[in-house]
Amino acid sequence: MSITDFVLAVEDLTVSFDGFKAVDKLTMYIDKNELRVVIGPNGAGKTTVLDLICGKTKSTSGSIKFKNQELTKLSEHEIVRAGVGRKFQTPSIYENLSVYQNLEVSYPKGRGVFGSLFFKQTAEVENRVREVAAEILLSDALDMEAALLSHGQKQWLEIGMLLMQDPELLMLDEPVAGMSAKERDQTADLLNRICKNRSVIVIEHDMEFVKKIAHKVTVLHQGKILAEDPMDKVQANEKVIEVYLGH
Ligand SMILES: Nc1ncnc2c1ncn2[C@@H]1O[C@H](COP(=O)(O)OP(=O)(O)OP(=O)(O)O)[C@@H](O)[C@H]1O
Repeated sequence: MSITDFVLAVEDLTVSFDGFKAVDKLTMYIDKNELRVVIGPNGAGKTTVLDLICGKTKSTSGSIKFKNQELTKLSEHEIVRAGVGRKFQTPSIYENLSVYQNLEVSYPKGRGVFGSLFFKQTAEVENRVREVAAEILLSDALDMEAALLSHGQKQWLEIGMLLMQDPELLMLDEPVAGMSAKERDQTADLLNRICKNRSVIVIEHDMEFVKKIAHKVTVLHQGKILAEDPMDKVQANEKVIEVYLGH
């Protein structure tokens, strides 16, 4: 494929598990600063697509280019370092550490131009922790033990831990599951803010939430794209209503 301006270019991506194609010749392009939502019925292949992009699952064929770099050949670790962050459904925060410490340990080691000047590094990390804490609405909870946060705040903290790495592509699997209505609204605002500086892919079932955040929606069905359009068009699509929205 030729060089493109897309942050992510997925082409003809297929993975088969014992002959069953969970993702079947999928082609999808994500723009810079785009917030894309992926929806579809259970088993459509949504989580598998994120697993393939972050290297957790290896593709059978096809290509995944992130800023024109082929990801299918890289390890999970190398993909993180290339600038792809992934949040799973269950938060993996350190419950017995403070919010501050959770963010601090997520700062990438060996980054920055401070060389061996330890105090400079400390200041750089502290600035970043405070910046991220403000983004995730936890500025007032920096000293709190993470275990004491609400369910929603724990989800935000995990998003914050990913933001510490400043990924250019952030992928979130059902970020508002189990959240209160107010937390959902706050999460929508949060995602609308953070996609100003990066691309975001969200898997979500909550259509009210999807409406608030999606630039475009990709509907997956049996490992293939059934529709890819802005939300209002997707909601009026007969095929989408039949396999998903009508249920
Ligand atoms: N490692 C694996 N081995 C075998 N089958 C798998 C594997 N991972 C996923 N599958 C199958 O691939 C299909 C797609 O699963 P996937 O979890 O991606 O769907 P999903 O769209 O995320 O569904 P849900 O909304 O329920 O999370 C399912 O039939 C699943 O059982």
